[in-house]
Amino acid sequence: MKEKIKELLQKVVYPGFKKSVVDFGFVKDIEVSEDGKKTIITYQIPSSDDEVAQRLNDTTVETLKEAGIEATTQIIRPKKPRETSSRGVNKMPSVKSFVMVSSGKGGVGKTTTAVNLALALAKEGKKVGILDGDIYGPNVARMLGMQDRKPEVVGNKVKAFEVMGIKFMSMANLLPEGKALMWRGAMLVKALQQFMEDVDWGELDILVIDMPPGTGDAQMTMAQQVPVTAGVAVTTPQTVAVDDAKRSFDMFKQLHIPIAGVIENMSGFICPNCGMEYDIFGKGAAAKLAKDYDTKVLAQIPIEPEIREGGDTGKPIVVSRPESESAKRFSKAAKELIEFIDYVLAEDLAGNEMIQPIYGVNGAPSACSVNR
Ligand SMILES: Nc1ncnc2c1ncn2[C@@H]1O[C@H](COP(=O)(O)OP(=O)(O)OP(=O)(O)O)[C@@H](O)[C@H]1O
Repeated sequence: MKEKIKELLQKVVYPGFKKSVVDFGFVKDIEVSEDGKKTIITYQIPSSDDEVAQRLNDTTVETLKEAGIEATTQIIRPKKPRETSSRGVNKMPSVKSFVMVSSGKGGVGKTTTAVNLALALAKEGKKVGILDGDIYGPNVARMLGMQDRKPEVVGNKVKAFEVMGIKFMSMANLLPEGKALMWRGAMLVKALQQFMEDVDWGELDILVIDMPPGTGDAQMTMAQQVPVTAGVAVTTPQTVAVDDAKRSFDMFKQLHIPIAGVIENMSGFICPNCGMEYDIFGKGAAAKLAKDYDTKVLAQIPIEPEIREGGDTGKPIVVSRPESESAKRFSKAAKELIEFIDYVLAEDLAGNEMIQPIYGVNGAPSACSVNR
């Protein structure tokens, strides 16, 4: 059957040339279903042009359709050349990678996830920081048991705190309680810029950024100031929350942030007495969402009373109960996230040159040139 398909592919001329894909040696693999009615053809071509790939796919599908075979193609291509000579702005050059944790709405466990993920990344041997970018509800400090600490100023910089092996800074430590709540637009932008420029974070492998819920000024500002390496959306299994998570993914796309995946929080309940896992809100909606956006579910974190207790008492579960099911799942998510970050950095996929503000970043910019 493979031979027959190869013969048919002799008719598929490589776009813009006169020779067939077979004669060029571009056919790398042919997989055929048992009944011989479906095939997956893998090509490796020397062009990064989307149009060439599209035309090659269309001709292949058409040619095989005439022979009664349903074809899909996988086309391996070289990386696209950079569209500009610069990869944009990085206000934090001592940080190697940035993970933006977002949720479409509040209360889904975004901060809990960001904190435990940061700690799990540190356990993998990475130098990690967590920036509490949730200006309106800065909860990271409380979850790390650091809400009463006053920052130390060294030279003209505020030193990031160190706790449980990670660095961190929060607006909660810089301002009297409730002060930031009225902030909007320009002040919010300024505050986030200061977080980046006036805090001494030292050298970091990964900075986890806990964003305010929703998709607004803060996310935009952040993405314009540093080339975000990975976007992680947090959701709960209910359909409504998943719909909100879609907004996070759409925002990552608009901001040209590579999407690492989704974490489904409050996914099932683990009974503290018997250890059984119960499905309360339903499960699996995040899996569909991940599929739609061609990404993955990094973890399904159950409801565990100890997660809430840990959050309230400043002892996140990854540190307080590393043997718990949730801690193990955070740890697996951290490993996958590290793999994703390595891939994005190796392929040079992170950059914010496409989303720089039109009127410079130091005034009160809200205009943005999102080039698609
Ligand atoms: N898997 C879980 N099991 C039990 N409790 C959880 C879990 N995830 C989060 N919580 C609890 O739910 C509450 C809300 O979590 P968290 O503050 O992380 O949400 P959030 O999405 O960051 O909220 P906001 O957007 O309002 O800041 C907290 O009390 C937290 O301890």
